[in-house]
Amino acid sequence: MNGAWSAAAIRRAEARLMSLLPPGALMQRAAAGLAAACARILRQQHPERQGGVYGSTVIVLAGPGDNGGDALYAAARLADRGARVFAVPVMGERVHPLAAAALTRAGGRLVAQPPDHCDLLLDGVLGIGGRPGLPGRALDQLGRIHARAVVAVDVPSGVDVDTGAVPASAVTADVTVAFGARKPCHVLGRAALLTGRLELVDIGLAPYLDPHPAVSVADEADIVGWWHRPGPDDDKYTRGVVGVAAGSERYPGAAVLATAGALAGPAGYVRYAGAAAEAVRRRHPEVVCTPTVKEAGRVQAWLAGPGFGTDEAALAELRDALVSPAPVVLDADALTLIGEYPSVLSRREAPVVLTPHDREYERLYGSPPREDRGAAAAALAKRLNCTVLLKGHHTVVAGSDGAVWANPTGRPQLATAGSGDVLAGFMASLLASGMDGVRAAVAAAFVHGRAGGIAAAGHRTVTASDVARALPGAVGAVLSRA
Ligand SMILES: NC(=O)C1=CN([C@@H]2O[C@H](COP(=O)(O)OP(=O)(O)OC[C@H]3O[C@@H](n4cnc5c(N)ncnc54)[C@H](OP(=O)(O)O)[C@@H]3O)[C@@H](O)[C@H]2O)[C@@H](O)CC1
Ligand SMILES: [K+]
Repeated sequence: MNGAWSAAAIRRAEARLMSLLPPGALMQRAAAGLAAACARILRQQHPERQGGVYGSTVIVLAGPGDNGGDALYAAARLADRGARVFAVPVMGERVHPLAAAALTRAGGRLVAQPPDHCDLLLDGVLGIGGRPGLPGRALDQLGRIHARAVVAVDVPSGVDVDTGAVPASAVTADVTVAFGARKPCHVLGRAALLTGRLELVDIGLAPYLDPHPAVSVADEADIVGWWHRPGPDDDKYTRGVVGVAAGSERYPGAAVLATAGALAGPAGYVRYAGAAAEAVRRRHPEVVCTPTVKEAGRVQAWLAGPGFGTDEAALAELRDALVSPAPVVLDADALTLIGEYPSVLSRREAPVVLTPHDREYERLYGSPPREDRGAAAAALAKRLNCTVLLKGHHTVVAGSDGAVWANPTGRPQLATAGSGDVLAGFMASLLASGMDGVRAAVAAAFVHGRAGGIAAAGHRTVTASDVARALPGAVGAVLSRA
């Protein structure tokens, strides 16, 4: 399913579905999917052996609720296939009684102190009924067990399921096997990092979910649907003209990278306005350069800000870009200027997209983003009546109407100098082609993330120039996927 649903929405869907099924059927679907995922992971650990489940050591941390139940039933299936299973109740003696009995019947053992090494640790401590933080006994076991792989059941225990905040102790998973649908913690904030690789198990919940998720997540088909493909009657002007006001004599690199981003997008024509024209022309002869925004002529979208400074001249350029009736992406130095002179945005009616990282967010909002990053982005978007792309290892986009999107393609390698310039230029090109602010931000983050993945193939160190070079390939890959 595209999107992530809150715990309450999952429970509503579960109640509708459960009323149609025999008791326990849903938990068996979940356990079967979980056991199959665990078997795959164990097999990957021993590609030389046939199987991988037989003879492996599995430890279950079992909490008091149905999440523990899923873990114990799945572990029983692994025990049936010859795994040595040890289950540790982490909340006194409270464990799912039927699931614990099934495990014992299959030869698994309930113990207080399991071995200190295992092939697979199953985190069945807390699921969507959990409050943030781990019970002490779970924390102690996590501190002493060396596991070759940690698999979280439904969610990494300890996280705030609905916001992705991690205010206290939580599990760090290699893989999270989630049931029915994503939850916000899988895609937002620090919890998304603790999720590791996400595997979704279909338990038949989708038809019963509310049509609107709490957090939307784009996929290739969305991007393809939003993308303006040139038709036979299009020319370079109808495809959109994008203006880039970036860079300076001191920082020509920002101009080169931002124009590279703009050239990779769907717009037909890129104009550059600023003091780094020589460097831009040398790298991108197809870009038409002028010294100032005023002299650039008409564009369908502007990018203003990367590397253009925060002095009087930069402020004047920013004002000129904002006078234009075209949509505008404001990045980097433009965000600092907006923080200092918020009034320059006040009479603005055409769409504006802001692309802050955390420090820039603080300059704009007055306090750093809350750990609930979806809500943080939405609050700034509402206050400034803009679209906000809040950068992070999991980038979030919020519209001024409160809609929140999480980007599924991010990666830590993209946190490299200049990578944001490429992203901002690409986004401006999407806006110039006619995409609305939220879609342009969502699509830009998605494709930029893919470009980062291509550039980082083989665990290479990635520079912003690598990302820019990979961008056209990432566009092609995304557009040909759906
Ligand atoms: N929905 C679906 O479609 C399906 C759901 N399924 C599964 O059910 C899971 C949800 O199960 P659940 O409702 O029993 O909640 P779960 O999280 O296991 O435990 C809650 C218990 O923990 C306790 N507790 C809470 N926080 C705590 C803390 N910080 N520290 C210590 N204790 C804490 C709390 O006790 P309390 O303190 O409130 O008395 C309560 O007893 C779901 O994630 C999925 O795995 C599948 O089987 C089938 C399809
Ligand atoms: K869990």
